[in-house]
Amino acid sequence: MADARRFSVGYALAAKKKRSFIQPSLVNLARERGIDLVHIDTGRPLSSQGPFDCVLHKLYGDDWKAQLKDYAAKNPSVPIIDQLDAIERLHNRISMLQVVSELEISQDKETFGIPSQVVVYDSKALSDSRGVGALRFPVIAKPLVADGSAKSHKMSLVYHCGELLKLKPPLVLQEFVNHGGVIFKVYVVGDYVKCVKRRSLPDVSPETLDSPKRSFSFSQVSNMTMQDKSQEQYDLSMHLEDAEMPPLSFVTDIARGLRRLMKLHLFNFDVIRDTNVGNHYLVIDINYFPGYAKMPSYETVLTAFFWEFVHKKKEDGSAIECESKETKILSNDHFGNTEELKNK
Ligand SMILES: O=P(O)(O)O[C@@H]1[C@@H](OP(=O)(O)O)[C@H](OP(=O)(O)O)[C@H](O)[C@H](OP(=O)(O)O)[C@H]1OP(=O)(O)O
Ligand SMILES: Nc1ncnc2c1ncn2[C@@H]1O[C@H](COP(=O)(O)OP(=O)(O)O)[C@@H](O)[C@H]1O
Ligand SMILES: [Mg+2]
Ligand SMILES: [Mg+2]
Repeated sequence: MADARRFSVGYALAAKKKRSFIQPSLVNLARERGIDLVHIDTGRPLSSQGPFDCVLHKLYGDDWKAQLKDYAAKNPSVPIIDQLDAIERLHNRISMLQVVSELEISQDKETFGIPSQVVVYDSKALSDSRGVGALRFPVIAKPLVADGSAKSHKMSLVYHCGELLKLKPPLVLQEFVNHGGVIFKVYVVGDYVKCVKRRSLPDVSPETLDSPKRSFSFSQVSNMTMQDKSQEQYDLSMHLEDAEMPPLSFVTDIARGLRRLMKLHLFNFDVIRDTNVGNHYLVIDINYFPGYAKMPSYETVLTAFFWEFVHKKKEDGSAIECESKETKILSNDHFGNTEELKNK
């Protein structure tokens, strides 16, 4: 029988995020299932808004943090998706990947890890070969801070150590791993896990390393929109369509492990497959509350997640911990089909 009680999910998102995520298709589906998605006005005190059954947020900055802390103290029974300190681990590209090394998952046919990397805090260290000596070139230089700014996505692929002097710390130098130009993005929404393919940087050959071109900069390559024709050509030359997906059970184990250790419900991670090894995968990036609208059936998945969240709260009357007591209500397969399952 339909549940007559309505639930309110307050969301605090940047204007760009609101435009991409709060689509009419999501709002309408959630509404049909008794969930109202309500905009939080960050210009007014959060505590004066609501009432909410849960709060969803992705905002950077101290003002928002203070507002949320005040709200949480005054409304301990309202769950916040997700906790600030858990999200903050992902704002630093070193602490972000440390958690991958802490995963305890039996590695059988497929293995995983992170690329070799060093953190560089000042320019002096860039001229000191002891600091970067252990790394093999090419390397990718990534800003240490991942705070959602355009700057935090600006990377350089560096072929020769002399080029490092041009870079501005603090940054992470990470070994570039040839991976056939295809990246796997694994989206996590609570218990739900979905892996999709995206284009990435092409492999670097030994000849390229000897070329006069010594480095180049790029930004958000997997989201890059090229002219339609060149995009198609690029995808064809990279065999994006043919690229074999990693086993779903393998990425799901990593996703579940990360979720438990990070205490986060909403994130994705980028994985590449080392072409030299074949069955070795590297996690290179973890993002809080990524672009879910690009995920197949995102409306169904997110609505089911909100539904479960607010109903769990209703049952025991308290804020929810990360671990779900119920079985998952959604399952997915390799081809993007979402299937609703009954709670066992
Ligand atoms: O904008 P979108 O849809 O491309 O989503 C971005 C994500 O793309 P993805 O879903 O992984 O393809 C993107 O992922 P990548 O870092 O590009 O792997 C980030 O999560 C980005 O957030 P922020 O700039 O780091 O705060 C996300 O940006 P916001 O939507 O949160 O601004
Ligand atoms: N170690 C690596 N080896 C090969 N390619 C990489 C590596 N790290 C990043 N990349 C490429 O650079 C892109 C951006 O790096 P990423 O760490 O995901 O930063 P962002 O947070 O901006 O997405 C990736 O999507 C991938 O194409
Ligand atoms: Mg990424
Ligand atoms: Mg990222």
